[in-house]
Amino acid sequence: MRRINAGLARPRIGSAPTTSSAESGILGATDYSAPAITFDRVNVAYGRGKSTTRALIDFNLRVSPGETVALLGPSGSGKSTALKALAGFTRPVSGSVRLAGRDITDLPPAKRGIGVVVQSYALFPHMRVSENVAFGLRSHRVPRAEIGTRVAEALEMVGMSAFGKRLPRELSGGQQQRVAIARALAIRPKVLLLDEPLAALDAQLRQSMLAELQQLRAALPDTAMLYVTHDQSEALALADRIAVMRDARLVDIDTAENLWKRPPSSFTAAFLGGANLLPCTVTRVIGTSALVSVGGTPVTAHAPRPDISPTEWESDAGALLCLRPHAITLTAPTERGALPGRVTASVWRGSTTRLTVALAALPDALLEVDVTGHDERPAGTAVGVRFPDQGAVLVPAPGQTS
Ligand SMILES: Nc1ncnc2c1ncn2[C@@H]1O[C@H](COP(=O)(O)OP(=O)(O)OP(=O)(O)O)[C@@H](O)[C@H]1O
Repeated sequence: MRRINAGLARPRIGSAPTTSSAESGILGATDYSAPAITFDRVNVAYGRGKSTTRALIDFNLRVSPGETVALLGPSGSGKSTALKALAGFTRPVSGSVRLAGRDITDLPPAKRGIGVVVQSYALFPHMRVSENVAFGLRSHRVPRAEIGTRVAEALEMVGMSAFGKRLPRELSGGQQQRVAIARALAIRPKVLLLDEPLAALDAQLRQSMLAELQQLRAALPDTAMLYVTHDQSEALALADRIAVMRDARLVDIDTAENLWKRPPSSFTAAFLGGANLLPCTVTRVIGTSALVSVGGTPVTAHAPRPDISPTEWESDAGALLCLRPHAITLTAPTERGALPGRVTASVWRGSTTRLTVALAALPDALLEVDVTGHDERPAGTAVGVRFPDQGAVLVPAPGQTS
């Protein structure tokens, strides 16, 4: 997708309404003031009777035009099911899905005008690259005369113009995924769904494709994207907002920055960035400022915004303190105000060393601490632990009433 930044007459894929006959039906009832995507109390179940799996429970989500929302969650949490419900590959038991205000719950997939990219590329092996890209256009009944231009535009968007005559087996994994993206973009979708598009690629290629997806996003300022991943770094890199899913439900949704800095739940804190969750006792919470006690030592912390996590923080109640491994500092064990502890393990990771520290006051709670460089403190070394002034965040313990 290098060509995107070339600055030459960039195809305005997914931008203003076009006049193609295929799209006029879709755009006919479009309300441009409405969210690009709406899930309204969507429930999806697979199977029947005792073997029913509820894959989506009362799922609500709104995505604005031009916005990218990542659906993030562990395997089986319902992320792909949400995409399938929107794309029309699975029918909700109840609730509705809308595109730009129009209810599409009963519309066949091909009539929804949604671009879909999946992990496995799903290219037709016997068709050349340009035929693969043209396929969706034919099924959308785009006039023949327009197909060549659209295919060229889409391949240009993903930097694959020179590969139109190749067969999929003559391409690398990354190139195949670019073609799959071109095929999705060729129909000029207002909504693009990406289901783990980088999961089949090796780590290095994933990094470069991630940067290319960021460029693609910038080149499609009006296209709403729903991006399914279980990789938090992809979600942080690409999403305007992250919707965290667990057990078929949406548990938290906010900007990537807010969820990272002030996770409203222990699940999101742990899933997004592997935070330490240290048991603490609430002393008092006023607005977004908290004073807590960790093993008898007072610690100041942020509390989540009350509108996002309306938890009742009662004095002396047990809660959790969310601490990112890189934000904790180790000091001399005797330093004033520091919690005494001992290193129990140490793993050098190149630019940082991950130390595991047991606090004297809470020996069961092991803290992961990242220090810069190659730290050679052996297991058993006595240390002091300091929490950052602004970086500790109070989160409700699982089951804590909210
Ligand atoms: N076709 C199906 N028939 C029966 N159960 C299904 C089907 N598809 C998904 N499920 C079940 O629905 C639940 C949600 O699955 P889904 O694929 O949406 O999860 P996911 O979050 O996308 O997981 P992953 O990250 O592993 O792809 C899981 O329990 C899964 O086993």
